[in-house]
Amino acid sequence: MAAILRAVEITKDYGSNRQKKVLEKTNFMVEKGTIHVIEGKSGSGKSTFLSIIGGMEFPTSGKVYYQHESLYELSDAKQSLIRGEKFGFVFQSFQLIPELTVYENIELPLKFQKKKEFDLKAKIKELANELGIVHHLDKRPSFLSGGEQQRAAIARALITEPDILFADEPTGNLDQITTKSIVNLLIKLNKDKNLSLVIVTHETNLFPTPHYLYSMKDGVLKGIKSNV
Ligand SMILES: Nc1ncnc2c1ncn2[C@@H]1O[C@H](COP(=O)(O)OP(=O)(O)OP(=O)(O)O)[C@@H](O)[C@H]1O
Repeated sequence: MAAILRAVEITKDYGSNRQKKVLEKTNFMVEKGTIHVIEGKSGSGKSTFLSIIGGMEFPTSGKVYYQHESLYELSDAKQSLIRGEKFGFVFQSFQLIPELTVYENIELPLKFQKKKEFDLKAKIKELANELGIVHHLDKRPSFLSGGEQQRAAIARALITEPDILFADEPTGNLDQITTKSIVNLLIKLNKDKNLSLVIVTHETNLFPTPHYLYSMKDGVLKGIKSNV
């Protein structure tokens, strides 16, 4: 299977003298339709790594390739296009815009696209229906439960039909039962849409059988299991 995303020898240092070493020569690869779970303790470098492979933060050295193109060597416009259309992002804190309705939140990424959707309303309704939030489209996010808000955030991330969904502690603010339903939803989306998932979490065994399981320890990523 061909890789759609590849990270080669990624290092990240912070500080004026680069004294804080966060990532050390990290390699990683995502093929279409695979689930990757990165576990690790707080401060081990998981979010930093996700930001780098998601095109949001420059590495100190190393390269990230999306479909054979070196992401950080592309023009800013091309990088934004890939981030906005080919990648989707989900965070622990949902990051929905409180003043907008759920419908408007989901619609938002499309407003930055040049390509106009033929039947936007139907598309948003269909996705919301698939994600179990169709009856909440006219509400503001604060009227929804945590799990429903995360579903809305997932819908917003998927409306551009990305290749890869990056999720940083997607269940970190949810109780056990809701966590399970979000995990099951992500697994279903992977199966139904052949969506690639890269999930970072401090929880162990969050996903029963990801295709690839890794552990991040002191900025070093170690593959611990492969189920492909
Ligand atoms: N902008 C920054 N400047 C300096 N140090 C930073 C910066 N961003 C992150 N760090 C440091 O890098 C290390 C890794 O942080 P990171 O957020 O990637 O870890 P994490 O594994 O995602 O942790 P958590 O699970 O708590 O989110 C931490 O020690 C953090 O303090």
